[in-house]
Parts: sequence; structure tokens; C-alpha cells
Amino acid sequence: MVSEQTSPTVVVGVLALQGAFLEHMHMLQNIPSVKEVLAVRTEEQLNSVDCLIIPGGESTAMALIAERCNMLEPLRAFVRNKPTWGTCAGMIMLADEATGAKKGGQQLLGGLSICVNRNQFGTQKDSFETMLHFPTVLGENRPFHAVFIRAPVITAIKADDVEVLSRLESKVGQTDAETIVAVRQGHLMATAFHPELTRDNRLHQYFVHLALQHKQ
Ligand SMILES: NC(=O)CC[C@H](N)C(=O)O
Repeated sequence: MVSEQTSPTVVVGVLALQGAFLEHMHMLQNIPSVKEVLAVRTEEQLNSVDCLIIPGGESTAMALIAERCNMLEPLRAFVRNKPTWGTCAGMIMLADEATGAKKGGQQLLGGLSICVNRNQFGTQKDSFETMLHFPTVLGENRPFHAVFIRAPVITAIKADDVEVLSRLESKVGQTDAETIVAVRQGHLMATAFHPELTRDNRLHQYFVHLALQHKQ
């Protein structure tokens, strides 16, 4: 009998408590090694995925909903071991430290050894789009169209194994130290912008590739 060659696949979860989760789910549809895309709202759903995307939205609201749904601790345990990608508000959630947090502080998941400033570029009307280079991930000459909406920025890197994936090149009034907008630390990845709002799924493909590597 001829044995059937099956290529490895992953189940991707998208945290669906608040924010742009549907758009992420849509972006994952046509990636061949994605077996299934799940909206994650419960611990049980979280336990059935291989990796997780935490979308953009509003990190304070997302943290509050997670707390009320008893999801903070399960999420903290998940991100310690499993590939997780935080985009915009999701990046804030994954950071070990955030400045510009709401009065009285806000809950973070932590895990990524970075400090972020929550609303680096101002309010909704200060949103902008720009081309970003991801030399190690996408190649030198294949920039990514990035949409920044009330976006955070990485203000400090706190461990040697945090790899900077991309920096803002056209500075929008920030200092040199405040240009880091995408990082990876082992199984964790974070981007300050909304990659799900374009038609370009290359970063989604890259994350799925990380998840496949982690699973093997
Ligand atoms: N588009 C976004 O996800 C904005 C995030 C927002 N700055 C926050 O604090 O959560």
C-alpha cells in the first residue's frame, strides 16, 4: 500500500474577546498549512489551538474582558509555552511593561521582554500608513504596507534574545530610540500595527511557519 504523505498543519486561534479578530481569521483562510482557524473566547478553546493571535483593538478593554471571563491566567500560561503573536493592542498585552497605561494601571499578560508606550503616535486622527522593511523575515526588497491606528511603540528591549524585526524609517516626530515596531523573542512575536487590514498575508504566513516549527 502506498502511504499517504501528510504535511504538518496547525490549528490557529485568534483571541476573540474584543477588537479586529474577524479580519485576522479571514487572513488565515488561504494558508495551506493552517488546518483550522478558531475564535478563542474560553479556556477550553484556548487549549485546543497550537498558536494564538491577539488582535488590535483596545488593550484596556481587552484586559478587562479577559479578567471578567477568567481568561487572564489561562492566557498567561498559554503565552509562556505556545507561539503567540500580538498585534497593536495585542502587542501591549504581551509586553512585560507598558507606559501610558490607564490610571491605576492595567492588566498585561507579559512574556515579551519589552517595554511599550501605549499610544505613541496620538489619537485616532493621528493614524498613518507607511512601508516597513522586515529584512530577516520578508527579504530586503519586499516591504510591507503597515497601518498604524492609535499604535504603540517599543521603547525598550529588556533581553538579549529579543530580535528587532522592523523599525519605522520615516520618523513621525519620534526619537531614534522609539522606532521599533516589530520584534520576536523565541515563540513570541509582536507588531505595533494592523497587518490584518491589508491583503498581504506574508506576516501571517511567517507566524504560521513559526508555529509549525514549534510544533515539530
Ligand atoms: N489599534 C490598536 O490596537 C490601539 C491600541 C491602543 N493604543 C491600546 O492601548 O490598546
